[in-house]
Amino acid sequence: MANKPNSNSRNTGSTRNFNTDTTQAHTSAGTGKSRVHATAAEHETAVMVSVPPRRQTEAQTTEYMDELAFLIETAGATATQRFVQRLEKPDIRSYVGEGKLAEIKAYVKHNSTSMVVFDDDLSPSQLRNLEAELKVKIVDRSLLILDIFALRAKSATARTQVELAQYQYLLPRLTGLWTHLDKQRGGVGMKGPGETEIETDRRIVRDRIAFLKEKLETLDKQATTRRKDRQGLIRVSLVGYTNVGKSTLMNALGKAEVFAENKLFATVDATTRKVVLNQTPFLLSDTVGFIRKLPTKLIESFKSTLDEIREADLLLHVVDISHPNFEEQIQVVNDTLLEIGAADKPILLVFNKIDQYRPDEILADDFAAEAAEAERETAARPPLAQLQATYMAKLHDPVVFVSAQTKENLDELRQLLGQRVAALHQQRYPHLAAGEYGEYEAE
Ligand SMILES: Nc1nc2c(ncn2[C@@H]2O[C@H](COP(=O)(O)OP(=O)(O)OP(=O)(O)O)[C@@H](O)[C@H]2O)c(=O)[nH]1
Ligand SMILES: [Mg+2]
Repeated sequence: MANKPNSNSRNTGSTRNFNTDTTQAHTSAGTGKSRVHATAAEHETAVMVSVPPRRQTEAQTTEYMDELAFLIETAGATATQRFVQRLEKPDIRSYVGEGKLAEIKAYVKHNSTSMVVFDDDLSPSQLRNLEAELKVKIVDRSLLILDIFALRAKSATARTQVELAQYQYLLPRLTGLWTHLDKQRGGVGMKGPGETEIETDRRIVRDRIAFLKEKLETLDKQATTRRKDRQGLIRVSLVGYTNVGKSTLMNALGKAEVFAENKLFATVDATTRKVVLNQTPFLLSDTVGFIRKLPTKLIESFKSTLDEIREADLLLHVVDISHPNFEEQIQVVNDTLLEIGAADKPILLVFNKIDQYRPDEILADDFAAEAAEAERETAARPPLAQLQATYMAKLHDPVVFVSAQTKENLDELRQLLGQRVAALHQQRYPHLAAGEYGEYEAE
């Protein structure tokens, strides 16, 4: 790939603008534009840095770095190099140790890299130190995810939610950057005005946060009223890790045309459609995907989108079975559901992308049949039938294996979902006969 001439100063400048100059911050956060993307006038390159915890395996580290590279790509840049350092814990000052930092610095300089992306959140002081040392844009995991959300958010609610999260991210980072600039300016005589500026900035950002919270409350009230109008219908929400195929499944099940693509966080806005299965109409909602280390501030500001999940009668937990880390992804989703207060919902587990699943090849001949059987049981990627049996035994519930793309087994899913919905409907609305279902217009 073609590396552009070093534009470090410009990039550093734009980072400072975002973090320190509130006018710029307003336009950057306020318009819901992606910062990585917005500054990517020329194609941007990124190096990735990770300090994995001790218990993390090599394979996991590679997997997480692949995911980070995918996030960077989704934000509009290209990941060119990976730096991994095994430490007891990340360095409090600069996240990585001195030696590694020098290595990164040399690489960034020689390869005209536009930014350094960290697979963790950085403290305001780490951010400041790294920026001073590496002299390129420093992006941490929260900022990267916020950027992607900003690119994707379409509805007024989603845009307001992202903007709120962006300002909440910005607020604690104002001080550090100003202090850093003060030092650069020489300090003497600058301290007073510097501090006043920080205070002014803080006040502007706090005011903006308060305004956005109020705006969200109003939007929230309108959404609650809209949801009340849907009474009389069972509500089903698609949940799952990002990029597992929720939107594709929504399109396949309903008649909806929902934006789906092979990028992370294709969906940031919640969409609801009316679907009829087993002669029972119900509401099916597509929602934002989850990811490991999802920034807490983002979860908080996405309250109204997540209400869709919290208020659902049934969750369709979609899993990408072709992903090497699908089991961990299931865990991340379950943990996130717990965090948002939706862990007690009935769940139907749907394994998607079976067209892409390749079980480990275990050849059995007559003599080794037993050994082959044993090996199959411990295989990382066992045959689908065995996976299904394992999960059904574990959950005491049916699980479905489908391909939303090739439509394989979708009828089985329709049948199972139809039964669950009809049963839930009976339970919730025993007196509501057919024809009396609440009318609901798709949003
Ligand atoms: N091979 C295969 N690809 C699929 C299947 N279902 C979805 N995909 C692809 O997977 C990618 C992600 O699909 P989406 O439907 O956007 O996934 P999502 O879960 O809505 O993703 P986010 O909105 O980003 O959280 C797209 O490129 C789809 O075409 C499937 O059954 N098989
Ligand atoms: Mg989607």
